[in-house]
Amino acid sequence: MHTSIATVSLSGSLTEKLSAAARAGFGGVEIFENDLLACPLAPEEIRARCADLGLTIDLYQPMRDIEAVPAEEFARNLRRARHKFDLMTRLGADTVLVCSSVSPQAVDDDALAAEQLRELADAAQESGVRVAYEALAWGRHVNTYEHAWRIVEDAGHPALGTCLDSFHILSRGSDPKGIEDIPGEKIFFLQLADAPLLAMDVLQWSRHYRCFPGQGGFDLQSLLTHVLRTGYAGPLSLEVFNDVFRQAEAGPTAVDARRSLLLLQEAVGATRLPPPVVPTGIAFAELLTADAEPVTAVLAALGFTRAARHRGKPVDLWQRGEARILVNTGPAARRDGTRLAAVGLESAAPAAAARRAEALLAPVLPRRRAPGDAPLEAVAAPDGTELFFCARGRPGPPHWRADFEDLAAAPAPDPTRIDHLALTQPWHHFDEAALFHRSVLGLDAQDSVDLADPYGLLRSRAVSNADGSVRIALGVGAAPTDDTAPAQHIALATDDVVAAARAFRAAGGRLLPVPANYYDDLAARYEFAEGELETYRDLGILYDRDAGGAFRHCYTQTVGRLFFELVQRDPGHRGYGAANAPVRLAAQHQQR
Ligand SMILES: O=C(O)c1ccc(O)c(O)c1
Ligand SMILES: [Mg+2]
Repeated sequence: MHTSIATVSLSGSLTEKLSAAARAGFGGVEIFENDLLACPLAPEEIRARCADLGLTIDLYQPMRDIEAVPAEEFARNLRRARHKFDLMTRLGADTVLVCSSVSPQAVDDDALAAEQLRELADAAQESGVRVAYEALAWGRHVNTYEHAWRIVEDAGHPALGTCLDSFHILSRGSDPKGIEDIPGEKIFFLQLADAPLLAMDVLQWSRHYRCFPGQGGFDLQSLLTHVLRTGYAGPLSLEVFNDVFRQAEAGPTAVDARRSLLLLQEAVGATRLPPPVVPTGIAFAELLTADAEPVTAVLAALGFTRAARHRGKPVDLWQRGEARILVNTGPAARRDGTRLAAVGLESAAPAAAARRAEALLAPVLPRRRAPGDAPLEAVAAPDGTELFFCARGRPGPPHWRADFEDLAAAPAPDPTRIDHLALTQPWHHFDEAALFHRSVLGLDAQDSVDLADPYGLLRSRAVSNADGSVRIALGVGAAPTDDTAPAQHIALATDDVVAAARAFRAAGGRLLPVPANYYDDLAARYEFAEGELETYRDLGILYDRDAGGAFRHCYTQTVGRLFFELVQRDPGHRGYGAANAPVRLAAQHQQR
């Protein structure tokens, strides 16, 4: 299926947009007039550039306020249009988009609209181009796809068809089933965009908040299914007006865009991808640090022991129970402070997991392994975190463990394991990260939550597998700055957070202190056993509860960009302590 993207969806100059679209694997583009006007290249040169990049120009857009206007106004519009048809001939673009009029001059007269569009189509046909008429959701008289189609049908001109845009259809709550009443060959173009479900003016919503399919709340799968049932065989094109994408780098945005389209194609059965292999556990978390001492001191206080050392690399395995943390002081560590750089995901079929990731455009990483090392399939997540797919090692140790030489006797049985990892996303890749983890890894995403930070707002969205053995909290500062960006953390699950916190403190660890006001509020909200709250207050343990039970948690000091959390989760609890996050974030700011 031919896929396309509107240049308005990407940042940069026209040539940068074209390169990004081609590199991401799109077959064509919709050229936005403003991008062309600002481009130093002649239309013939743009055409040649597209041809070199393997891109077709599938649409030129938009023409506005053409139809249902007084005769002398229409004569001027037609003159303007003929200019554009000539331009399109030079560009090699054969379809032009005409938006339904928003002009105060436009009259509510379908017969006039049809007649003038017919005349426009005549002129287009003379230049060898066709006209696709699109209902804007805020069009003055024509603002539904059914209405635009009625006018096109009445006009009855072979060079006039309709353009369907999922945003305009779904934002107004129109039923997309009626699309099946339109003959496929009269749908000249299909634009796809998702959007978060917001209660706001539809024009502002459209111009600022559109997003790629799968990243919002619209049912694009059903809409596309209706469109394909008509026999539509034209491009699937993304037209996404979005304030974040306007600022983000075009290359990654184009990849995100194409991944979303591949997933939509998969969902409607238009393409087959290797199926997801849902990870069954966290094999390890890997820290990169130039100076291991501060972080290993915290690990030691948390009861981890240095259990093994990699045979060929400066990587130590620290372990407690089923929680395994690799501390890597290799050359890659020099650039930043201590950070969580890689995650080992236990997989029933590592090669198949990597094949799906690759099919969904995740960069496949070189294995960086010495001869004899266990093969590890690895890909990069959008935030650069390396994801290793590790064969399950039950019974017996996991395969990757064979690359490590034991330094200590096997650790004593202990219920400690990794409850969740919290990864910081670059501010402009948050929606991409959620879609990536859902689609590439087959994890389920919870709703995103906004958390108040004293100096900003933090957005967080958790993804997890069905039994909760893999949980990742994706977080981002809402503003394009690093100042309020959350640090990363590793949350360790324990049976008894009070005992774990006490042991940590007795071993010299520092816990994050929590204000007394928080505990006064807790006392008002919940009933506790005698002395329980005092214990929590003493240790800085936070408390939350949902229908599935309680969640008790506390935090260590921060090392570099990293801190640890101790978590006691009742089996049915699905949360991550979101209600406590503002208090925790404020306390962390206080500590700095
Ligand atoms: O917001 C607009 O003006 C606009 C322009 C062209 C489109 O295809 C569209 O969906 C919206
Ligand atoms: Mg559109």
